[in-house]
Amino acid sequence: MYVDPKHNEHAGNLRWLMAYCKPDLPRAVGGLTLYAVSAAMALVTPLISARIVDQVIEQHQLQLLAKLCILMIVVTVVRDAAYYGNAMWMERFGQNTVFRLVSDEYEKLHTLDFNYFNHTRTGDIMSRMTSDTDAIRHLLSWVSYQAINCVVMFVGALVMMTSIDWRLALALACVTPFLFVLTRKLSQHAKPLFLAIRNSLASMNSMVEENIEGNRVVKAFVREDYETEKFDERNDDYMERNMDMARNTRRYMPWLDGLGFSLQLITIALGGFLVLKGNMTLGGLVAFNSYLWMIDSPIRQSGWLVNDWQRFNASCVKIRRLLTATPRIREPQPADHDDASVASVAPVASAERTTTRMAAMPDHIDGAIRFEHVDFAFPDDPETPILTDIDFAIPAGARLGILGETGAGKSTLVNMIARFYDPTRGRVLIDGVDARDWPLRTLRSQVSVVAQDTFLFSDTIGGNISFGVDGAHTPSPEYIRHIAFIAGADDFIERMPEGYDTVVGERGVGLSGGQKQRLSLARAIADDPSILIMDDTTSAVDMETEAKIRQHLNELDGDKTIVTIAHRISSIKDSDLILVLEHGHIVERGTHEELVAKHGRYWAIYHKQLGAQSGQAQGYATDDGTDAR
Ligand SMILES: Nc1ncnc2c1ncn2[C@@H]1O[C@H](COP(=O)(O)OP(=O)(O)OP(=O)(O)O)[C@@H](O)[C@H]1O
Repeated sequence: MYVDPKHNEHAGNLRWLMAYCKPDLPRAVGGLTLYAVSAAMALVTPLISARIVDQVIEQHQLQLLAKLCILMIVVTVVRDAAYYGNAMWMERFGQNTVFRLVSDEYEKLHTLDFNYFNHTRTGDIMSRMTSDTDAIRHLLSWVSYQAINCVVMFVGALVMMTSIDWRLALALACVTPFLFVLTRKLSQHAKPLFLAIRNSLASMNSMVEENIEGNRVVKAFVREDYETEKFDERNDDYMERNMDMARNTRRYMPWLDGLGFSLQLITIALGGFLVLKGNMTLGGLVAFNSYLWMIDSPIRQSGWLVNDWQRFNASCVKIRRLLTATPRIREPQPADHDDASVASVAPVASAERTTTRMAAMPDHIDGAIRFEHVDFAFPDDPETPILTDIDFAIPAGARLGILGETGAGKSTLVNMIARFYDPTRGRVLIDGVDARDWPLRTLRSQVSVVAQDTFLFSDTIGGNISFGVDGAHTPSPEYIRHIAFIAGADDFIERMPEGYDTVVGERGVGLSGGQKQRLSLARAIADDPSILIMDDTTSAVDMETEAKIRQHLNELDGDKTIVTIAHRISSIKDSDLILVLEHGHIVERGTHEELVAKHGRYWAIYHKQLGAQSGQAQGYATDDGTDAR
């Protein structure tokens, strides 16, 4: 991270952002210096015009004309050069700052856990990464320049005007209090409106994102019209929020424009009067009029700048919320839990214990798993237990099978092994050590989960398989082929026109469900994990291929612990321990033979499957315990 998210946590948005701007502050100072040059040149120009009118036109000093014109050209060239130099530097300043910010946002996203993603819409996250950061870039690169320009030009022009004629300047200055009142009111009303626009955009983005991802479902159910109608509602809401903003702007902008006009009126009326009375030169009035234009533009712009400022604030709120979100699953922390039960550690202060233990943690996990009276409930619904009193142990290298009805809690249970969730009560021990004490990187690099919903990246098949392999060791094509063979994927990959170099689309578009599952399995075993978790991984694979995969996995070096969740008994019947889950409770446990002999729930499922599939014809295991295929 470029900036610690806790840094300036309670400071205002601008101060918080300064930490991101810091490395480029010299550039910003350079930009401001160039701006000062450009502003000074702009303020000098009307004085030259005044001399041309008074000395060349009024007093007929023609010899001065060429000199004054050359001076005017030089001043204009310097002003423009400084202006564009400033614009480039400020743009670079804004871009670099936003680069650091987006980079931190992205890094932060990777530290957030399942819980965060369960509750945050993708469109919302996308808005934070794109339009919100752009609002910040816009403020740094453009609004900051314009705001400074407005203030400098306003004050500078007033000072110059005072030096030309203080009475006329005083008359104009009387208008400024109204200006402050108006911009303040505009700002107050704009703030909530920008937040509403921001939320509406996020909601619309989420809907688009969902529809792109779920376009097959929409088409399959012929719900295009319904979805379009739903989208139109959100689009309408977005339009309305923007119209609210426009209405707010419209309420104040005419007044701000009117103020600008009143300045012109005062200048022409009072200035003309002073010239006629001989209290002011005509050149003075011309210069005064030029300064008036300098004042007019900041007044009219102030309303838009206030809008940009509030848009910036709304975006900062969202980005800061993301950057300070606290994941529940964190690296081992001293105060996270009571770890008195880790017997091997001397009874020293908790923080020291954790540090000592982390340093002493081995890099390798053997794969022994123990659940000690584990309960689990999702944080958003703590009253509904998902798992209750889960208690079992398997040694490293063993095979664990989990069977149970839909929604029984099987996926939740295995998600605790890789610490995607932590138990609400009890402990999950890996090699005898609480999973919360393992460094997350060590744990997750050696526990591979093949999740139920397969996700493949837009990459080649080879690239997808080697995704999880430690970056330092690029796997050889032979290794990737071998892994694909174990996962039963080699034959269909070889048949593809470009084999392992075939690019698969987002989410593996272009592959069948079973093919995607096999690629996900290959990706999981390519990293040679100590614990392999297969969550219904072969549900879409035909039984013959599934049997081959099981045989290949059994032939792997025997020290891998394999956890298999399945609905088919044939997928888990060779396990050393089978757990039958019902409503979050283990209701039966044992080997296939023990469970069949029990004549309980497992036996009932087994017989139902045998009956439904007519035994051998469909490849289910037979009563003698052998696979029918
Ligand atoms: N993010 C979540 N928030 C709240 N409840 C959840 C969440 N995810 C799952 N659940 C609930 O937890 C229970 C267990 O879900 P889980 O996915 O572990 O079941 P499962 O046994 O793996 O089911 P299946 O065989 O259908 O995959 C279900 O009742 C489900 O509704």
